[in-house]
Amino acid sequence: MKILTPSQLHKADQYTIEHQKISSWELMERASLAAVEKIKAILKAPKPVTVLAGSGNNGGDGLAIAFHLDQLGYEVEVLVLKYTTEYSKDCKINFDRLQAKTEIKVEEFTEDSNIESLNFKPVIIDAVFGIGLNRALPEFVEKVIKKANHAQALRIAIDVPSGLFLSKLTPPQSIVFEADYTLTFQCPKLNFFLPDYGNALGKIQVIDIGLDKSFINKLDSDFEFVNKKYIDGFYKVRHRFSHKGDYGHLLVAGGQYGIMGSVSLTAKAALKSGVGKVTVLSPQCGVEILQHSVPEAMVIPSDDIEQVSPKHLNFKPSNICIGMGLGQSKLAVKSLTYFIRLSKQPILIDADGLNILSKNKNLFEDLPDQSILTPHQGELKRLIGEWGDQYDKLDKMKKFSRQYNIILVSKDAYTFTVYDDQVYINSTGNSGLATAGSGDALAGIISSFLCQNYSPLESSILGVYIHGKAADFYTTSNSELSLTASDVINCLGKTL
Ligand SMILES: NC(=O)C1=CN([C@@H]2O[C@H](COP(=O)(O)OP(=O)(O)OC[C@H]3O[C@@H](n4cnc5c(N)ncnc54)[C@H](OP(=O)(O)O)[C@@H]3O)[C@@H](O)[C@H]2O)[C@@H](O)CC1
Ligand SMILES: Nc1ncnc2c1ncn2[C@@H]1O[C@H](COP(=O)(O)OP(=O)(O)O)[C@@H](O)[C@H]1O
Ligand SMILES: [K+]
Repeated sequence: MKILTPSQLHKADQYTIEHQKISSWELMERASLAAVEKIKAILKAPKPVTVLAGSGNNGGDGLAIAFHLDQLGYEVEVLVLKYTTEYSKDCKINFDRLQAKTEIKVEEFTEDSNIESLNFKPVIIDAVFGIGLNRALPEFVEKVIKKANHAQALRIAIDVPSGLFLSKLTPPQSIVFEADYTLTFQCPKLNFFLPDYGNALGKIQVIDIGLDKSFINKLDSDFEFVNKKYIDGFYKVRHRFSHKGDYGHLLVAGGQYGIMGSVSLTAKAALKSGVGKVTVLSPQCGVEILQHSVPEAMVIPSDDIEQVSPKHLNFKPSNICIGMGLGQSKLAVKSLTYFIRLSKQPILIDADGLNILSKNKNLFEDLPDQSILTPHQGELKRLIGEWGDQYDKLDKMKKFSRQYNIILVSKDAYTFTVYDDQVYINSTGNSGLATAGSGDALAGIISSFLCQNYSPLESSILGVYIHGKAADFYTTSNSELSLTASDVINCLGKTL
């Protein structure tokens, strides 16, 4: 799903209104009715609701939602934060309808109103600002939102949590409505996925309001939100008459004394995602551990007891996955250099492999095109250097990917896969993944797809999606707190 900017969304609104021959009010009504359906599903039964509405079109949505909830028997009160002297045209229509056709108590607030005694119902719907916010919130709006954030209530934002900027970064220390749910129209917005205010969004639900698809398809966007539909576009099924040789042979190189769990997780995750064969190049001390923990994998001992060392292979791996538990000793540098030079196919480098790369930029010259690097945010910083703000980081990642022709999988709460100026934002996963070893599992999953003839970009996008989805699968019946990397691996079967 393409991620569009506010100005593209405004254009898509206009185009849709003209070509579907509907009024802007009818489009607003369509959006609001769809939002009401989501609210009903979230609340399960009618509960008292406070609607905070602005005086623009986001406010218009809020007033329409208030109207329809009232018709459904919800107890509704409306607070209009009138930050402009006039209502927008459609907002005014909905304001008048509310006055004419319902008993709802509507209070108007302006700069001069006393908001100290404000109280909220157990559900607060925020429709103060949407994609139109372009400067700091008026002071009285800030105060109301701050109060709403402190209220004992379930908070639902319509389109965008008020206070969150979209055309630029939200200034630090801004007040933003802290939503439990954000019901956003047509597509998610880029700033939802940046860490600065990411916690303010709660669960994001995208509402298709039927904006013209052909128009949207023609719009340029550097950002894709990777959902199931996107994955279905390239996911492969296995043929009945196939054998393990058709699904590749992965070499995993890594681990050292005391850190053998890393490669063990990588190898297991690769096998559970369908790779034909896995061989692990291990320090001698890890051979028995691996043979016990992953009996399906073959193991080759290094010449060194405690670390991986360069080794002549008597087979040709389809792809190599290297770096987890590798360490950064002289021998580790030698091993990474050896395997990068040996590899003619894209290689996946993770963890210590990335730290070695950061300090030995000459190694990039030998990296096969479209190799995959999977840094977490600390490793990313070492690779691309410190960034200013999040937009600067995006620019730096794109530049880095272009400079070395590599795929950068920037791991975070929302993982961004960057290649060729395009950014693929993953939609799956949860905070349970913030646990040791989950990155090792991810490296195995991506490498496995690479061996199964997905392109390096597809392997990265698919691997990240499946890894997150497996974690989501686990947390449908377990707490995020108890998720381990092994749980992710155990859930791969059902997820796939
Ligand atoms: N047909 C459609 O288009 C549909 C639209 N839909 C809904 O409309 C929402 C977008 O509506 P919107 O464009 O009116 O923007 P909104 O966020 O309500 O702001 C209103 C105005 O406030 C102003 N302003 C900005 N910052 C300010 C500030 N700090 N302090 C004071 N004023 C400030 C700024 O105007 P300006 O002053 O810059 O001229 C801005 O235009 C969208 O999110 C969705 O909910 C859906 O119903 C689907 C159909
Ligand atoms: N809060 C979070 N929400 C979703 N995914 C997360 C979160 N925190 C971490 N992750 C994911 O967990 C993985 C952690 O990787 P990494 O830090 O390399 O772990 P390790 O080195 O312990 O294996 C990444 O895929 C990252 O995107
Ligand atoms: K809003």
